[in-house]
Amino acid sequence: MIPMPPSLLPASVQVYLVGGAVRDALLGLPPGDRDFVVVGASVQDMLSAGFRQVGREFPVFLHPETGEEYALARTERKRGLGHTGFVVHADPGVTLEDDLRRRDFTINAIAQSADGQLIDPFGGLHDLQARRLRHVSDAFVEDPLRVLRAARFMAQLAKLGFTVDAGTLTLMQQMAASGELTTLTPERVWQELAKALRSPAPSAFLRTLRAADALRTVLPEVDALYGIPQRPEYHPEVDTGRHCELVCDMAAQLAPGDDLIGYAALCHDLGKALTPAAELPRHLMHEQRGVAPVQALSERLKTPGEHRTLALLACREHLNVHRIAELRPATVHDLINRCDGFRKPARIDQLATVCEADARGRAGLADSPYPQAQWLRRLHAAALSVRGETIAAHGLTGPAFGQALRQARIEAIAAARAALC
Ligand SMILES: Nc1ccn([C@@H]2O[C@H](COP(=O)(O)OP(=O)(O)OP(=O)(O)O)[C@@H](O)[C@H]2O)c(=O)n1
Ligand SMILES: [Mg+2]
Repeated sequence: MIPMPPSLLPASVQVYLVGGAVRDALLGLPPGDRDFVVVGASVQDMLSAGFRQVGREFPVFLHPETGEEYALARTERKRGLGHTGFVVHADPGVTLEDDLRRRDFTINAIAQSADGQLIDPFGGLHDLQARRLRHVSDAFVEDPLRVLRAARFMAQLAKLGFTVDAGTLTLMQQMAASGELTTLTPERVWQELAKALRSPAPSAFLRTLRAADALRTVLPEVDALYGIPQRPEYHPEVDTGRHCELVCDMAAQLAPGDDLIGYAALCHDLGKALTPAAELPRHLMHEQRGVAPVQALSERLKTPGEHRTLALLACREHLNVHRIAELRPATVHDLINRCDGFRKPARIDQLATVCEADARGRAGLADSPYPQAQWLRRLHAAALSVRGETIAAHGLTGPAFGQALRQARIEAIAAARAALC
């Protein structure tokens, strides 16, 4: 049983833990946010007990001490298009079962009472055991965000053996075909994508959306990679979409929970979808061709600036990193500089990780060594160790100072490179 906080509410009111906290505890996963449902209380009861109302459309409150979310049991009816077009009904007569019925998946519709009993009217425990993501009722289709949530839960749970129930997938396909996914705001799409990228199997997010025929609406630039061949000598998986999946999963393995690395991994090869058919399966210039789709995707989703920047760098520079052993010290210096790696040292470490995910995100090559990552980090460290003060001490200023600093850094890279060979 998950311990419950003491109730501040009258004895006639019941408080239940619901949703992700119950699901994750039953799966043995680390606890996240806790969400509570309150049955038999009015808005006034909540305010009198010191809760603070936060929901504009929904009767949601924050606990005065813990800050955790408490929502009055409610029903919802679809009113208009999109994710927010609902009429909400909450009064002390709404039952726990009514509230659980409006929820997305059976594994999210299990409640725990204050004394530790599980209330499971829709077979969520059975579906947890069967490792099945299944909708609670046909009202599932009323919220298009649920297509993305299904895909995101698969990213989080696929490694535990979860699959999407066939009937649920059919509903997801209908929702995608209805065009309603286009009503989702960029913020919601990004939120679910970022959660998927922080999960153990981001590839399951892409595969689930593709199975629902939703990927071409949600991430058209990524969808376009499927069916594009690569040279089998370099890419035994051949299909570029498959490569993208493998790279995202490898990024999740190398940098668990890091959506910055994950997003750059997702974007690094978007240019391959734009290779002229006559040139396939070669992809000359895909680093340059990738810039436009990476920019378009990042702007549409309104990703954080840091995500866009790293994704663009990974897109442009990944081939340079792969062949770092062949680059002259001055070229390595300029690569680091293009990444702003002297002012933002973390960039280089991140780029090295994305490039390693790219190399090892190929069929059968997951365990192959990638010494280039260590090279890049070592050469960067050597260049960083050059002290500007020593150069300034020689009386140099302005462009002469810049020239001397660049030269000293190139020499440091050359020395470190010689030590690595
Ligand atoms: N579009 C949505 C959003 C939420 N819920 C319900 O509200 C609960 C809480 O939502 P949220 O915190 O977004 O998801 P969790 O399942 O708790 O997952 P997470 O671990 O990401 O918090 C869900 O479990 C689900 O019962 C839903 O049915 N439909
Ligand atoms: Mg939650």
